[in-house]
Amino acid sequence: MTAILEGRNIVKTFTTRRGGQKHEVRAVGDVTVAADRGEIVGLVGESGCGKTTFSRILIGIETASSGTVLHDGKPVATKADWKALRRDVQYVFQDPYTSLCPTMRIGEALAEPLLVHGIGDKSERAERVREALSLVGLQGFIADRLPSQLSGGQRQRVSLARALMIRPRVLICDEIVSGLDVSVQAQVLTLLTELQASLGLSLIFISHDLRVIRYLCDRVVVMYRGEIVEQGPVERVFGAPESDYTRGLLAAIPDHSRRGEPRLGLRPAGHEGARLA
Ligand SMILES: Nc1ncnc2c1ncn2[C@@H]1O[C@H](COP(=O)(O)OP(=O)(O)OP(=O)(O)O)[C@@H](O)[C@H]1O
Repeated sequence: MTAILEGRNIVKTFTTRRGGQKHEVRAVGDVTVAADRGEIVGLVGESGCGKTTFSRILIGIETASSGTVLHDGKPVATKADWKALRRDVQYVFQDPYTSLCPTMRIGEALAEPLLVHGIGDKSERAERVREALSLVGLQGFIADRLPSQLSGGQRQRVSLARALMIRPRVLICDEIVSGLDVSVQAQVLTLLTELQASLGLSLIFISHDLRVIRYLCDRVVVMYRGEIVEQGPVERVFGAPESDYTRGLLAAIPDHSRRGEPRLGLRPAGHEGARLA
């Protein structure tokens, strides 16, 4: 099967300046991840391991130092290719406060992607806004509200609705539940699984929380310091992890861990030796 979206051999190096000195940060080093139609792929790893940078490269928010993004198996090279990709792949950000304009009513925020892509007239757009709100379990009157008048869970539902406005085939979700209370997290995750199944979406789901990955994903990619240390079906990776780093991450889940065991700050096999830090 041809993957809908793939980042192949992606490398990203940032150059920063500190005290007049140039520093190179290799945020992503030769990472390949692909999502098939209807597949939910989890990207997991500690903060700073390169998950966000990799996923931003997939949608062209960030440019790779080397490597290729493929859309339906074809390299994304021209402006027109990127435009087609952005019509098909939408990004949902961690913090709906920053992704929703504070002065724009929800209805306008939802209609905006349709305007940008030149879809529908005014009444069609209003209809699509009503449909999208209902799809994410929100009532129509929410369209007249400002983001500040909604709860965190409602705002994240609006962000999902906004991402779905142009009917993409792929959603990239970057830590979308990490800012929410546990009970609200569960509601948003349930909604996401329902939407994924009913719309046949592919998801690339970024999280540092293995419990969320286990609940949601078909396949998981474990990253450490910009590289993939392990990947495979969720049951296999959780049931019989191959790398010490993954074993360490699993041990750090409260249910798995023994009292007094070190939590994160682990080193994977094949890097500086497999050991608990
Ligand atoms: N614009 C930038 N300039 C310089 N360094 C950057 C930039 N963006 C990211 N980095 C660095 O690249 C590395 C990977 O960061 P990235 O945000 O992709 O990781 P992450 O796994 O998504 O972490 P988090 O979960 O905290 O967002 C980090 O060392 C980070 O400091």
